[in-house]
Amino acid sequence: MKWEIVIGLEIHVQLSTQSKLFSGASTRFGAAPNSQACAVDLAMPGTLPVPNEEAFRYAVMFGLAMNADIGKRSVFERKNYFYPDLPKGYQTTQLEQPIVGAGEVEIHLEDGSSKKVRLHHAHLEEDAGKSLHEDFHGMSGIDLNRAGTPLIEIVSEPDMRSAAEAVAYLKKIHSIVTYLGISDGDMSQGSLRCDANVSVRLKGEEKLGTRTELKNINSFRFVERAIKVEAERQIDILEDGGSIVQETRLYDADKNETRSMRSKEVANDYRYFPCPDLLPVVLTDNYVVQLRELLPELPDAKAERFQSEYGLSAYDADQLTQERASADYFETVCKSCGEPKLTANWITGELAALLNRQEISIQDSPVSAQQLAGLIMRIKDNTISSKIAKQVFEAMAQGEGSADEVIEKRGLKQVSDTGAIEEMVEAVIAASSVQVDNYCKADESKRPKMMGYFVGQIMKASKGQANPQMINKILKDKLDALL
Ligand SMILES: Nc1ncnc2c1ncn2[C@@H]1O[C@H](COP(=O)(O)OP(=O)(O)OP(=O)(O)O)[C@@H](O)[C@H]1O
Ligand SMILES: [Mg+2]
Ligand SMILES: [Mg+2]
Repeated sequence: MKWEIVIGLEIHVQLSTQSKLFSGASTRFGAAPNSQACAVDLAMPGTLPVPNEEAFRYAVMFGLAMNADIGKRSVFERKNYFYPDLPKGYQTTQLEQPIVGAGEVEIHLEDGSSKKVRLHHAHLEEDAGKSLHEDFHGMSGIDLNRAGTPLIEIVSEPDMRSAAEAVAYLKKIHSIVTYLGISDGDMSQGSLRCDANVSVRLKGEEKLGTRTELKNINSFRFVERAIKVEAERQIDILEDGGSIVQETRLYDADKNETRSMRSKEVANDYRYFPCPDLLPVVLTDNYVVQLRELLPELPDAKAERFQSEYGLSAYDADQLTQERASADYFETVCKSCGEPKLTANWITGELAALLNRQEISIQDSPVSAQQLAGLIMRIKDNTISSKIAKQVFEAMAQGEGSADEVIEKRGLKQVSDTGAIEEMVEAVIAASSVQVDNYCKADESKRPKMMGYFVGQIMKASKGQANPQMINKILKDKLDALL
């Protein structure tokens, strides 16, 4: 392909503070419409904004996690526009002096490679309300509960070169904000949403192409698809000799296409000016130093520790640390069963498949960390084979109790009793005279392979529960005695 795709993301993250950025109204999700908007959020005359300290703390924590410059003096501006869900007529945001400056973050791609994505800046701002287009007597409804909710807008440099890189970056930001506990990161509730800026240029070209901006995409899968179709659209236009119009577009997931919303030139006149109601916010060095000390272990550091402490592969370590909850789950299982590799395999294999099928997250897993540890211990001490373990796992997922309870109730214990296995071996030998004949006549070098038939029959007879090492040994002795 001679075209190169260039992507920069603006990500809006809703901070999980109790109250709003400039008022005491609650930010709780799902309350009755307009029950959580106070006079400040409605911009009633005579009201004044009071900054919420927690929101600043969260924004600084994010900046530190991104190795970014912290804006020791940040200033709020008014971004003026008219829209029914914006009763103030302006959004309070930061433009010239944001709280978080330039930084960078490493992203990990599926093929095992990594790359750095630069952060342009991140700023604090308030969210707007929501227009509801269900039928309210032929009119739209407005819910102002969200008005004034604190957001950080995280603006990347145009450093990504494929839809997959954009998704990896978005996942990394998701993982960082949830590790820090500054947002619940719930994309279905709009706590994390993204605008994707997309342009294309001929490979080797230095100058960036004209970008379009795909607004408010709220899932990893849609980000990937939206960028792909938009890049294809732009390439088609350019190959036909046309040119790209800089505009805001909407991604329609049902039709898998992007549509023009508004052109940027006319819309982009916000008449920013410093908010006269808010003083610049000045942070002391000490405040920033203290916050840095309180940062939790972040995904990259955790992934490195998982490799050195548990001997996991880079791939497994990366998979297990993307979400803090799965990293915690892994460590709980590991501490109680002492088998890091088996634990990693079970979590990224059977458990991940189960959660995927049921479309739930690991916090809601029907198999608890204690249950999985119990299962792994029974594999380790040879009570059950790995094959039977999958049955036990499914039963635990159905709510049948601990591994020991399932093994007991369903009689799944591996048979390691010499007498019992000898009986099964003898029965199979007696019923397989042709195969025994062939075995005895065959060249010695061919015999080990020929044992497979007998092992299969014995396993079948034992419903998969006979200890495979013991079968092999007893079978070989008995067959060789017939030579
Ligand atoms: N030619 C380009 N191709 C792809 N991405 C680009 C290009 N030029 C800029 N970008 C990206 O577009 C984003 C611009 O975001 P920014 O918030 O600075 O401005 P905006 O979109 O004009 O304003 P607003 O916040 O009002 O949407 C950045 O992430 C930047 O990396
Ligand atoms: Mg922006
Ligand atoms: Mg933008």
